Amino acid sequence: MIQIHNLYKSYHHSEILKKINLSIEKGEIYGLIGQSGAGKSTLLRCVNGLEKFDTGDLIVEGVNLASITEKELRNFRKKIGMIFQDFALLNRRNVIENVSLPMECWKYDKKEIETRSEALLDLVGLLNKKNCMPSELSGGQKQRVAIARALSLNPSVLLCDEATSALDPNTTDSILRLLADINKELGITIMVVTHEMSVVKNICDRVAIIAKGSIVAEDTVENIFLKESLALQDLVGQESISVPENQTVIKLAVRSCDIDKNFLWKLASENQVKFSIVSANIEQSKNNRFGHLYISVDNRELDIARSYCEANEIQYTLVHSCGKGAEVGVS
Ligand SMILES: Nc1ncnc2c1ncn2[C@@H]1O[C@H](COP(=O)(O)OP(=O)(O)OP(=O)(O)O)[C@@H](O)[C@H]1O
Repeated sequence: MIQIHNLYKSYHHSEILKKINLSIEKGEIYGLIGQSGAGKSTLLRCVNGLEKFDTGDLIVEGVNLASITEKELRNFRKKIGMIFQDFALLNRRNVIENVSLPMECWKYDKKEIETRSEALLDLVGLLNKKNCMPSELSGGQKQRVAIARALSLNPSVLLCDEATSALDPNTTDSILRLLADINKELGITIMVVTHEMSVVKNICDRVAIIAKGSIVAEDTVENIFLKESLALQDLVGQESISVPENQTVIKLAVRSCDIDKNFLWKLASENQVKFSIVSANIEQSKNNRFGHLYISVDNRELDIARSYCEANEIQYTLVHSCGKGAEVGVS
């Protein structure tokens, strides 16, 4: 559905995107994360045809943007909706007029514009605000209007550029639920650029990390956060854990299947390993529960605990104590 092969893009002889290769399935919600300036927005703008690129292929719904005429590009852009952090509503137009705007530009029939705008406002839960001005809306409501407008031309792809970054956590959740519903009900492919890891965990199926214009990691959400590649560590940093004296903390990467298998209970009951839970961080992603569990074990029982993890294919890392109590770092 979106296929990118060896895409390069530069501004003023400075390479911004380097050898980008990505393949996004139809109906997928795909996250793109990376540090500020990594090239996320530039890549998104290439996907919707707003930016030209130097070399490579970018194929969206069978259309290769590398070899498209201006007229074809205009038609192509009907297939792509886009929402932004600052909502980009026209302040002099009321809510329904904002939603209608793309259809007016494409000279839709007046009655159809009205019916469709109302249906879209109903979809985003704002039909009762159709005559309000943007200044009378909250941030979350403005983003809902922007989403309705982005859907007005019936796109197959919705691009979200930091769409929830200006919103509080509860409003963010409600917008993410709306995007997930739209994805499910309308089958629209969604590409999400964000710096919020919670957004990725909440709605994405897969995610890519971009650093200095290159894709440095790509996987399912669960694998990206459990495998903790260097690329992810560069982005989110490393946590610090204090280790009790004569103990080792084992950091366990747990997936739904492990949680369901009562693996901790078996560690204690079948292997007689005594442990304390130091910290736990289990999250509900779009498709699964996963996270990290830190347990501390006596150094004398460490080998048994390790063998148990290896026999059960539970991924782990060790945090060693270097003497008296507190210590940091994961090996
Ligand atoms: N129109 C432009 N002309 C020249 N350089 C640009 C232009 N647009 C972006 N850049 C540069 O391209 C690089 C990538 O910018 P981009 O906005 O894609 O990054 P980003 O990952 O989206 O960052 P952020 O998270 O801060 O929005 C930056 O170094 C930026 O300065």
